[in-house]
Amino acid sequence: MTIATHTNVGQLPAIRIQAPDGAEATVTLYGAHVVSMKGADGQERLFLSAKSALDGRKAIRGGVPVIFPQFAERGAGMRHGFARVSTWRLEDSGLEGDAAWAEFGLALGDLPPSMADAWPHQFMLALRVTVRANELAMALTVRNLGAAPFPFCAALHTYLLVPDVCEARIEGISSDEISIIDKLDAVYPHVAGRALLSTSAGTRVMEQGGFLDAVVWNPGAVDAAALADMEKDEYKRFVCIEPALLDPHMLEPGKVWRGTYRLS
Ligand SMILES: O=P(O)(O)OC[C@H]1O[C@@H](O)[C@H](O)[C@@H](O)[C@@H]1O
Repeated sequence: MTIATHTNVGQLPAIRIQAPDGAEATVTLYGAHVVSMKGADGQERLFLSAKSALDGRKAIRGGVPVIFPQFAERGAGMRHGFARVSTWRLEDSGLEGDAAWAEFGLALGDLPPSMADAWPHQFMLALRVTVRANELAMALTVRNLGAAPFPFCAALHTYLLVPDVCEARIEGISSDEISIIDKLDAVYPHVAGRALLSTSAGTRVMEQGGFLDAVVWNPGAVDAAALADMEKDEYKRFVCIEPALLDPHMLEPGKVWRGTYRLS
């Protein structure tokens, strides 16, 4: 069986990863961005805006943007970092038991000069995306191949598809259950690592390791109206629950940091 096949999403080259049980994920090389994940039950797990740019000129609105090396505007670099707007390489793919995986890579030498000059650290990123049954797993590793330490932040900015954001309930991130009345943009430091999202469509379980923090975001009606790449009512159909490493992590030469995430 072919595990990884080449396809296109809009104008973007992409890889479709298929497990023998029918679970599949589609990942654009632009951003190593998971834009779709369907479980073996055929149900889509991720939101993707109908108005998202899919031509490599702007970050994709939906799916799982990889945030690195800066979160949002917490730094002098690009908003949410360059990883989500860079073109990654497909490194390898395969089967591990009943799970299909593909690994994507990005290093300093892959960046255009303007980006590389702005963040000239000898880094190497690997993102491994694995699907099986009703499960999506992602592992992000950051390597320092240079001679000097560098600081970074990272997140997997997951847009979870929901029938109606008003009815979503999130447990395990804060001591109180989180619900979204209107807009929510909140940071939760030092989370326990396992959270639940309940809606009328069922309960999703999210587990994270290495990512110490979590961010929950939904723009609400007013902020969504200001987003050029989102339809008027689309904000009702997702909630972002993002495993994140928000305090800059100093990575010493030769060292590796690893963050993991599992959605089931
Ligand atoms: O529009 P962007 O750059 O994709 O960011 C979306 C949102 O991402 C969230 O992670 C931030 O907490 C929000 O503040 C931000 O608005």
